[in-house]
Amino acid sequence: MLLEVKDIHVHYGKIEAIKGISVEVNEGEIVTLIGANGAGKTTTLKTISGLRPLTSGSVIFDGKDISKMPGHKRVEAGLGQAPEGRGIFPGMTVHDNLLMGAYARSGDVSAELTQAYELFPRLAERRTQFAGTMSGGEQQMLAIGRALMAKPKVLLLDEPSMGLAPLLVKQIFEIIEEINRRGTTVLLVEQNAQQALQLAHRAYVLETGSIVKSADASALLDDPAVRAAYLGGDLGEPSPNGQH
Ligand SMILES: Nc1ncnc2c1ncn2[C@@H]1O[C@H](COP(=O)(O)OP(=O)(O)OP(=O)(O)O)[C@@H](O)[C@H]1O
Repeated sequence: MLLEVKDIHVHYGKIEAIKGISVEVNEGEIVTLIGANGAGKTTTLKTISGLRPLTSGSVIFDGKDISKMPGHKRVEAGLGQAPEGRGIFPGMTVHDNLLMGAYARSGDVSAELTQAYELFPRLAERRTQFAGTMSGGEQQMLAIGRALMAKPKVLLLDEPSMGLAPLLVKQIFEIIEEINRRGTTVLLVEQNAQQALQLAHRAYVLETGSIVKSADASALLDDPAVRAAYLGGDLGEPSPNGQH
């Protein structure tokens, strides 16, 4: 197993936001955490990436307990992060933003740059543009491209579909699938449960800081309770055979 979150509890002051969550991510998988606003998806991801301390439990990555490791060390260890709200550097060009993503690496990064521009041709067209002047979708692409510059073993994605038009969401999800096909394991936090479940291999459903369900993503797509709560009730067709 590449990433294992074991019974983590996380507090904001006295409020327990995460009440004993365990998540497993195997090499090569796309795993998604879905759930309503405030369920604790972002907090779980931030705890994995080192942006929130845990009260108890542990995070094991690549065989090592990283629960107390600072965030930047986790990036160096291979946990790539594209945070919610993008987190790009608005006053820097697209190209420089991508280079910043490789800050922890020494040596030649031209192969990663080529890959980022190949995955996101839009970024290649805009390489000299200031990142802050780009559209939301382009900034999301840049955040993912920048995370890939560090050659992560696992890519942590926090709501990549947030605020994007449906066509752009589709594009971003296709690129995430391609990134996974090229060998990167993905842990995806999403409110867009339908799209996330179609993309992922396995999924966990969060409610008020706990996991209430975990299963193959295709099984959850067909689960009446999940459909009623997260997929807008009856969406007509059940999932096609094999989501990939
Ligand atoms: N900085 C904070 N201070 C206090 N409470 C917080 C803070 N951030 C999150 N919380 C609380 O922790 C709980 C989990 O929030 P979290 O953002 O992880 O949920 P989420 O599932 O990612 O929701 P969203 O989709 O809205 O981001 C919520 O009850 C939220 O109000």
